[in-house]
Formats: sequence, C-alpha cells, structure tokens
Amino acid sequence: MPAMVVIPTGRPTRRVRLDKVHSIVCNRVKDGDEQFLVRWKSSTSTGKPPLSWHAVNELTRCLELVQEYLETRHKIPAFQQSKKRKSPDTDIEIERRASPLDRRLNLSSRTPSISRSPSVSSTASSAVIDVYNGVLDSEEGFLLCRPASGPEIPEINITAVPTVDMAHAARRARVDTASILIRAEYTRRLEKVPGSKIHLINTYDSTTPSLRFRYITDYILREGVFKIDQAAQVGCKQCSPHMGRDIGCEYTKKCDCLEYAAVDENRITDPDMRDAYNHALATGGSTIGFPKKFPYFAEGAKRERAGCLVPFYLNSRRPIYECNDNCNCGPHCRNKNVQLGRTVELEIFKVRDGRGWGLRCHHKLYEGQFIDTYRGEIITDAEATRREQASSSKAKASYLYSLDKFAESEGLEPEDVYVVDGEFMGGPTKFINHCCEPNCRQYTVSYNKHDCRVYDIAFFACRDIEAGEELTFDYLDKEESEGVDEEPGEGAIPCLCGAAKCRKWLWT
Ligand SMILES: C[S@@+](CC[C@H](N)C(=O)[O-])C[C@H]1O[C@@H](n2cnc3c(N)ncnc32)[C@H](O)[C@@H]1O
Repeated sequence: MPAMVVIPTGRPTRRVRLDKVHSIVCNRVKDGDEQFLVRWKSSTSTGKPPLSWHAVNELTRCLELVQEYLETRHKIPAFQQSKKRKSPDTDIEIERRASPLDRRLNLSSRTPSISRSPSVSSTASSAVIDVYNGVLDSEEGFLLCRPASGPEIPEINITAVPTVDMAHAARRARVDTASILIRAEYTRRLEKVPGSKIHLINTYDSTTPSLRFRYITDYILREGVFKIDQAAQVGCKQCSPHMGRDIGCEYTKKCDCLEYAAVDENRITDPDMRDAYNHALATGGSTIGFPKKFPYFAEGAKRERAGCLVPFYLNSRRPIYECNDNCNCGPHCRNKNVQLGRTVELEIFKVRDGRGWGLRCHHKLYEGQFIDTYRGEIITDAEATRREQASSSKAKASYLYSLDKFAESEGLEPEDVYVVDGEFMGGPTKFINHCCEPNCRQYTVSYNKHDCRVYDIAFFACRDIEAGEELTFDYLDKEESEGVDEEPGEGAIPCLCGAAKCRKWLWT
C-alpha cells in the first residue's frame, strides 16, 4: 500500500497546532491564498522533517511563528540548488519569471505541482496542500503531520529549503492577510489587559509588536524567588477610614506604613522633637515617630493634582510606602494609588527613527501622575546572568531591572538581589524608550515595609506631558551625584533620543 497523505475534509476551518510546529520556513501566494510552509516538529532528528503548505487562516493558532518568520523573511537563507535539480516548488519558479503579479499568480495556480500526486484536494478549502516528507492527518479539527516515507511522498532535505527560487518568490509574495491577522490577534490581547484602554498605532509599516509577549498585571515569581505572603503583610493598625475627611491615613505620624518614609522636616516645630530628630540623623538612628511626608496630593489640591506624587518624592529617590489590604485605613485611603493599577489610556506606537516601538499617553498627563508599573518575571540574579549570556540580543539588558533599592540598607549581597525580566511577559511600560532628558521617572513603591526584595517599580510623569507626546525615562537612572561614564561599555547601544544633552549611548 502506498504511503498516504490524509487531508481532513468536512471541517470549515482546519487549524495547525502551535505545539506541533517547529517553524515556518517559507511563504508564497497560491490560488490567491497567502500560504506558509510549515516545518513540523519531528520526534526523530532527521534532515527530512515533515513539511506542508498552509493557508494563513489555518495558522491562527501559531501566528507568533508566522510573525517571527515574516520579520526575518528578507534575510531567509536560500540554498543553492544544482542546475539540474528541480525546485520542489516548480510553480514558484514560474511565479518568479512572469509578470505582472496577477499573471504570475494565475500561471502558478495553473501549473501542476510536482507534489500533487500524493496530495488530495480538500473540501474544506480550494487549496491543494503540498506535503513533503510526511503524512498529514486530522485530529479533532486540528491538523497534524507525522513523518513517513514511501515512494509516493516527495522528499526534501530541510537544508535545501527554501531554494533560491522559493526564497526569491517568498520575498516578493504579499503577506497582507497574515499582517492583518497578526495585528488583530495583538489587539485582541491588548483588549484583555485590565485598566484603561491600550491602543496599538502604526502609521509607518504593517508590523506588530511580538506576539511572543504575554501581558500580565502581576509579577510572576520564578524558581528561587520568594515574596512575603499578602496575608502576612503588616498593615497600619492605629489608622481608621474616618480620621477627619474619610480619606484614610492622613495623620502620617500614626500610620505604621509610613514608619520608614521620609521625615517631613517642616512639621518638626517643637524644639525637643527637633533635637531628637537631629540626634537621630547624626547617629543614623530610627526616625519612627516623627511626622512623615505623605506621598500623594490629597483631594483638596488642584483637581488635576489630586493623587499625583508630591514634589518631594518626585524629585528624590525616596521609596514610596503605600498602605495595603491589611491596613485599618479602608479602601479609600489616599495612600493607595499604584496598587490600584493604571488609569491612563496608553498608545503603543511605532517610532519612525529606528527605536522600534514606543509608548505615549492618549491624553494629557500632569506632573507626578502615576502611569503604570513595570511587570515581568522575577528571577534570581544567577538566572538573570544566565539569560543575559544566553541572549543573542544586546538589548536584553534593557528589559532586566534589579530590585536593589534596599540592598545596601538591608545588607543584601548582590547575588541575593532579585531581577525583573519584562522581555516576554509584562505590561505596556515595556515599550517606554530611553531619553537622556526624560519626561517620566521610575520609583520604588512598597506595600510591605518588611519585604526588602520584592516591591513595585512605578512610572510617574516628572513634568506635565501633552497628549500624544512619547513617554521616556532614563535607563541609567543614576543618582545626580553618581555621574556617568563617558566611554561606552561593551554592548552599549547608540542613543537616538535626540535630546540636547544626549549622552550618545543608552548605557555606558
Ligand atoms: C525596553 S525596550 C523599549 C521598547 C523598544 N523600543 C521596542 O520596540 O520593544 C529597549 C530597547 O529599545 C531601543 N531603544 C530605546 N530607547 C532608545 C534610544 N534612546 N536610542 C536607541 N534605541 C533605543 C533599544 O533597542 C533598547 O534595547
């Protein structure tokens, strides 16, 4: 019995399963359909893994692979074929010779494919599926391909795919439908992100940010990372929701959450208290019991300032301590802001000058306004080093954030510091580009003063920002006094921020 190629019938949509696909190796237009050559995963390592052509609407479950292929399509390696040998896709060869495009497509669809003999027309689609090195099968509406051999099955060595002709045709074939599907999938995912709407805007080309990225709203803790359980968080016990204006913790001397917050020196008017405070400063003693600076403007401030970070915190590096669910101050305490999540509408947009994608706000932002947090996987320092070394991208460092704010004060060794990796999982703030004169800044926000290893990194506007202006922050984020090296280090990326005081490198 000859080996079979089974094409499922009777199902309107056949979908290729992501977990079965190794990669996409080529594309073409056939019978008006944008098609992609799927390389299937094979249990045995073979130079001849199963391959088959699929219309893009069969690939909606593996669009990230289609996207990755399209991003490198212009540089797909073409393997030189011997003059005598025929391309496995003779029709593509014809596509290349003829012109204009429509004629090429018509011709190609009329030209018999050499692999037709083992393929069977599907009732589900007009397209004929060319299958190489394998047998195509259906399983509960999904397509699967398994390795097989036999005289009826055309064989191709994977190292010969794509051929020069295939690669040539692939580069010129239109991929509009694939681009639309990829964008629609990304937009669908954005719509699921909690909080105000996030738009995707690209007036520049047809690309979409990577579908490999997963939107998350909370950290994902990886192996070796421990966070103090929420139930064990210490809350403020002396406060109450009704301490005057029903806004929770307004007596900052009482609030246990603000125990370690910055002291409000202006409110130390009593001479004895001033002496005690000066003594604490001189000896590095505790500042518990002194009036503390409250981080956010209250409702009594100008309407647009309510909830914004006060200048003291905005211009300093002091951590912000917010109240938490175990506090007595109630849900409306004005010391709960970052933890309530993003309220501003954002736009991920394609930047025209080679910096990739960027982030901007759909409406005006006010100085001190909270934008969003940086999210990602929390990994150990060792894992961060491993990922950096394994990454082929020089840009990897720009997705890694050390949670080292309290390392010095708490005596943490560098290897005990956790790192947030936001490259493949995170939020829209992943798209904030660097600027040497930025309009945003990142701040440490803690909901649990006893956890010095896990806290939030929150972005706030450091000046008023007009609607549509790109949001940026300084990737170096050094203290004013630290200074910046002039010479670029290994892996430094030239800075394209265009600021008058540009340091020329993303980091040095
Ligand atoms: C955290 S990502 C920011 C989002 C990124 N533009 C994207 O498309 O995904 C950091 C990367 O963006 C690029 N980038 C950000 N700011 C830049 C700048 N000022 N100059 C050049 N490249 C920049 C660099 O490739 C950097 O590694």
